[in-house]
Amino acid sequence: MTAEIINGKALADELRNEMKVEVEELKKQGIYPHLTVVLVGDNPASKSYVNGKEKACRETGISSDLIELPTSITEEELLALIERLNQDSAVHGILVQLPLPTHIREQQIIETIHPNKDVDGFHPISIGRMMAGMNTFLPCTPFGIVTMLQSKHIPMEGKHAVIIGRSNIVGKPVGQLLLNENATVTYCHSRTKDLQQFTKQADILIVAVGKPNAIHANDIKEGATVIDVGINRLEDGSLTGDVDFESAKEKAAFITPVPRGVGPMTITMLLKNTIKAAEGLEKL
Ligand SMILES: Nc1nc(=O)c2c([nH]1)NC[C@@H]1CN(c3ccc(C(=O)N[C@@H](CCC(=O)O)C(=O)O)cc3)C=[N+]21
Repeated sequence: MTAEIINGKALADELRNEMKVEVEELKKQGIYPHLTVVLVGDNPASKSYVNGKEKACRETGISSDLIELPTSITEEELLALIERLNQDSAVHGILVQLPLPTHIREQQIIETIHPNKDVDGFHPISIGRMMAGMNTFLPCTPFGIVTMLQSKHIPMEGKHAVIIGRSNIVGKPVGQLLLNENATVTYCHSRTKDLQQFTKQADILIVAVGKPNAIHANDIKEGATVIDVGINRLEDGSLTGDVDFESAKEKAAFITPVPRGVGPMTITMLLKNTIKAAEGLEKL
């Protein structure tokens, strides 16, 4: 079998065009969706992601501003900034780019962002609402993955979804969203024994390991859907995922590429959450 490639970039463009119309409608009602992005330090990868987010906002008619802070900023100063943004009614969404310098406690920062402005969906209140299947801001990468599956009408109900990776931003929440869609979910991670025994059972395999070529064709079931969440920068500057795409695409039914797979969908869901934040909590 040769897999159908799920083009995340094309789906992202389509969804952004729809959102553009929604944003225009909101503006007619006097609501101007606004995202504030906070970037601490000068990590080149973070800078490039943040640029991507700002560009996507512009294209959709969402206004955004970037607050760049030196690595030397204290946790106290960053918390004070977030509290100011929480109070600012012109700011609908707040995104603090991760990772933060090690002297700042990430969890403190995440918990200080008001849940009504938590467009990343990382606040414990957002996570709790997600677990309870309530209306909330969903974390962007998991939300983007489920949206990709739905766009191709790939069934989740009763299917075995195997997640490799258990981070708070991808692995854990994507498993939860798939569970909410009635999948049977297995979490695998660095301490899992005989990983292949699990991956070969997967109808839907989500790979969020952070290592190139972690998964090959011989790890997957014929006809599976393979979602590659990896973003690995190679020495030549090119991007690659966690899956050996060339071999896996001969065995899977659906597969996502890197680049132009999950990444553009992550940003698109951030836009969606920002619009939701601007529309206001009464709908939450
Ligand atoms: N608070 C916070 N929220 C995040 O959502 C967040 C974060 N911190 N820290 C870092 C990760 C990473 N992330 C990506 C988003 C889009 C692409 C993306 O669009 N990638 C393009 C390629 C872009 C390129 O060429 O560099 C693609 O895969 O086609 C990648 C990575 C969001 N993150």
